[in-house]
Amino acid sequence: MFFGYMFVDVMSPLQSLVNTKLGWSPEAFGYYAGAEYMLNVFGFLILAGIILDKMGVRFTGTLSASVMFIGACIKLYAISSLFAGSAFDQWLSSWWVEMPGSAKLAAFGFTIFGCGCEMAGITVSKAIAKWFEGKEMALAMGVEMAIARLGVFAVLSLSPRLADWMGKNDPSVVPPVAFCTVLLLIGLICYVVFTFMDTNLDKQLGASANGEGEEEFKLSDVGGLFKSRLFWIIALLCVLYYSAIFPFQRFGTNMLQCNLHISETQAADLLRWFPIGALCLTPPLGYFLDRVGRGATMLMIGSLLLICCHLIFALALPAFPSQGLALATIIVLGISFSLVPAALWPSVPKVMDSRYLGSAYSLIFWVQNIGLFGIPIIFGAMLEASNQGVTDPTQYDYTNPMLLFAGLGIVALFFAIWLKVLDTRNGYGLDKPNIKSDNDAVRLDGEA
Ligand SMILES: C[C@H](N)C(=O)N[C@@H](CCCCN)C(=O)O
Repeated sequence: MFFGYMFVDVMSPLQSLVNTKLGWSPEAFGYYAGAEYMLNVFGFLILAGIILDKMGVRFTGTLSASVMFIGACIKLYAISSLFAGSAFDQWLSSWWVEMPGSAKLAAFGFTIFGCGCEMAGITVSKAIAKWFEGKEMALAMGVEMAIARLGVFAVLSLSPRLADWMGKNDPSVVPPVAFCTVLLLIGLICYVVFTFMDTNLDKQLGASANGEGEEEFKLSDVGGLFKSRLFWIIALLCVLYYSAIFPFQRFGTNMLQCNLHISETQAADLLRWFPIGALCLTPPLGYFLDRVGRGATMLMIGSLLLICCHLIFALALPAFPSQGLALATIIVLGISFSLVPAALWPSVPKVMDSRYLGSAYSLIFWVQNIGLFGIPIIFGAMLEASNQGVTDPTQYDYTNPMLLFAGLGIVALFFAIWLKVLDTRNGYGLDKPNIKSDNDAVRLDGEA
C-alpha cells in the first residue's frame, strides 16, 4: 500500500509541469485523475470482491500487485519520449482533441492501476478485519493507513525533486513516474515472497492451504446490502468525505501555488504536511477507538473540520495569502483525515456480519469510487470554467472548485449526524470500544 499510494499521487505535485510539458489542460488533468476509478465504477470492484472471497488474500494480493504494476508501465510509456510523436500518439490525439494522446493513454494506464490498487485496498481491509477481530483492529487499520500516508508524504517530497533530475532548466515528469513504477515492481516481488512464506507457515501449522476462502460471496448478500439504510448512510458518508479529500490531494499543490504565488516544490512541501498529520494521528486514534470508542462522534468532528478547512482554502486564503494560514489549515485537514478514516473503516465490521464483510467493503469502495471518479472531472471542469482565458497555470482562481469540496463536507456532516442519531437510538455500538468479549452491537442482519 505504501508504494501504491506513492504511485497514486506521483503526478499530483506536477500539475503545472504536465500542463507546460505535455499540454494537459486542467480539464484533461481532471479526467486523468478521475480515470483511476473508472473501471472500478463500472463494476470491477464488485468482481474484485467476488475474487477476494473466492480466491483468498494470497491470490488476490498477488493479482492486485501485478495489475498495479502493469497499469503503471502503461502510464510510464504514455508520458515518455518513446510514445510522444509516435503513430499511436498521433492517432490518439486525433479525436477528442481537448485530451492529448499522452493524457488518454496515461489515463488508461491509471485506470488499470486503479483496479489493482482498490482490489489491494479491500484485500488488506478484509485481512485485517479477520486477523484482528475482537482485538486491536482499529489500531491495525490505523497503522496500515499511516504507512499509506507516509507514501503520500514521500512522493510529495520526492516527485518535484525527481522531476528536476536532469537539471532545473529541463524538468521532466518521467523520472518520478519511472521511480514509482520500479517501487511497484519491488512491492509485487515482496508480496510474492510473503505468499510463499504464508503458505509454508500454513503447512507447518497443518492448516488447509485453501482455508482462507471460507467466507463465500453470495450475490444475494449484495441485494441485502443495497436494501440496508445503514449501508447507504456509511457508503454515502464515505463517498462524500473522500471525494473532498483525495481529489484535493491531487489539485492541492496547484491551488497553493496559485493562491500563495510560490513554486511547485514549495507548494508540494506545504501540502505534504497533510498526510503527515494523518500519519501521526491515525494509529493513536485507532488505539483510542479500540479501548474507549466514540467512533460515531469522531466521524462528526472529522466532517466538521473538513468543511472549515475547505472554506478557508476557498475564501480566506485568496484574501490573506499567508503560508502560515495555509500550513495551519493543512494540519487541521490532516487531523480530520485521521479522525474519519480511523473511525469509518473499523466501524464496518461492527455493523455488518462477517459473512458480508468482503462484499460490504467492496461495495462501499464501489460507491466511494463513483465519487472519486466523478468529482475530479467536475472539479477540473469548474476550474477551467472559472478561469476562461487564463493561460498561466500558476494564476488560476480556485474559489469555486474549493467551495464544491466544502459543499461535499456539509452533506457528509449531515450523514455523520444521522449515523450518530441512529447509533444512539438503535445501539449499533459505533461509539463503543472494539475490544470487548461479548459485543452486543446490532448487526445488519438484525437491523429493523
Ligand atoms: C481510496 C480507497 N478506496 C480508500 O478508501 N482508502 C482508504 C483506506 C481504506 C482502508 C484500507 N485498508 C484511505 O483512507 O486511504
